[in-house]
Amino acid sequence: MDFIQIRDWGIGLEAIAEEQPILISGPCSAETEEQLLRSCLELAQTGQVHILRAGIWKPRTRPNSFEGVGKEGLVWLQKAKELTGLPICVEVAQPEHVELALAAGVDILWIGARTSVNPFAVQALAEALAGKDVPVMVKNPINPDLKLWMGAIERFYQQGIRKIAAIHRGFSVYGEQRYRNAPIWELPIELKRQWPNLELIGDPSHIAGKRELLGELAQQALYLNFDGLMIESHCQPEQAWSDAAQQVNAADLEELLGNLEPLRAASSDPDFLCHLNELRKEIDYLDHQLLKVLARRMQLVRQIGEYKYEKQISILQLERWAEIYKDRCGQAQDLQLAQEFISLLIQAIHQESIRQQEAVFASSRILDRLQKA
Ligand SMILES: O=C(O)C(=O)C[C@]1(C(=O)O)C=C[C@@H](O)C=C1
Repeated sequence: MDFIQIRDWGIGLEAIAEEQPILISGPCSAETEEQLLRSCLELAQTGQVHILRAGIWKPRTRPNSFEGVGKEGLVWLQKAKELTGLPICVEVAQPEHVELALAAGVDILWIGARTSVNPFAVQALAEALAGKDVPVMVKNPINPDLKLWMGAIERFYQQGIRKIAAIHRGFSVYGEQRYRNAPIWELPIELKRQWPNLELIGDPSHIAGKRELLGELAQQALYLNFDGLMIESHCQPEQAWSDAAQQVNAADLEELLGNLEPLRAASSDPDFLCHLNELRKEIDYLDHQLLKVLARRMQLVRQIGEYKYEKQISILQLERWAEIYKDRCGQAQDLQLAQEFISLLIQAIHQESIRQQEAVFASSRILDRLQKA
């Protein structure tokens, strides 16, 4: 996939330094002209915001909540763009929104999580954008389905759009948890593995749900080499008409940004590279050992499987499994390995052992039948 990078979108972002994360900020919702302009001007004054955002059409969980001011807000956003000189972006959920936003000079459109979850809705939006040179940012769908996220991006790509970025806003959870949406970082990491030149924006506001947690999530996104951040901000966050708990004012945003360690993706320092290389060689060696040990373990598991089949003994041996689990978790503690990690690892190994023995049972059964026939 041949995505065009954000700095090359032709909207005045080319001068942003390579190592600097692209910062998108603005209120969750445009509420009034005064609120929007004040919020945007305060953000522009920080000199750190590259793109302004505001929700105009808000998909809300339940009816009778504030669902956005609609197209009237586009006029206010246009004013914010004129006054600050910054590009503007809005969420679109229907082809009609696309038409109105483009007519109002919106620079970037984003597709929300409740839209990217629905292939029909995404297809309709992609078709509305066919042949248009408009940048699109696609948020992950609300459920942790990487293929669905990639599918949404592909629908725009297939209509000829190349100025695409992905936004990671986390995934819905059931019940009260630390974060409003679970980050499940392995999904954006896997997205980058598959499409390395797709730029990724972190949305700590929607993951956190509370402003106190924004800093740690923004930092984590930078540790994972995200290309930018989208952070909701409001001139008076406590009085926001939507998502009041997760918005910050411009001064808090500046403080938050000041505490972040922006990191480079790589270094060309020969000493660093040489030392890193030595350590990586040792890791390669150990990983290969690890796989050889696992392969040998599975051989033994299959042998036990044959023996169990012969004696018609069940595959799952609960007592033995409980003993293994306890022993390995205890050893992990002695070795100062994280409990949670070893618990998951040993469960994955045991699950694979069961699958291997099921395969042994299935093939042994076929052999038996053939011999009897
Ligand atoms: O000990 C056995 O009976 C095995 O088949 C091996 C093994 C394992 O993976 O260690 C696999 C399945 C059983 O539930 C218990 C243990």
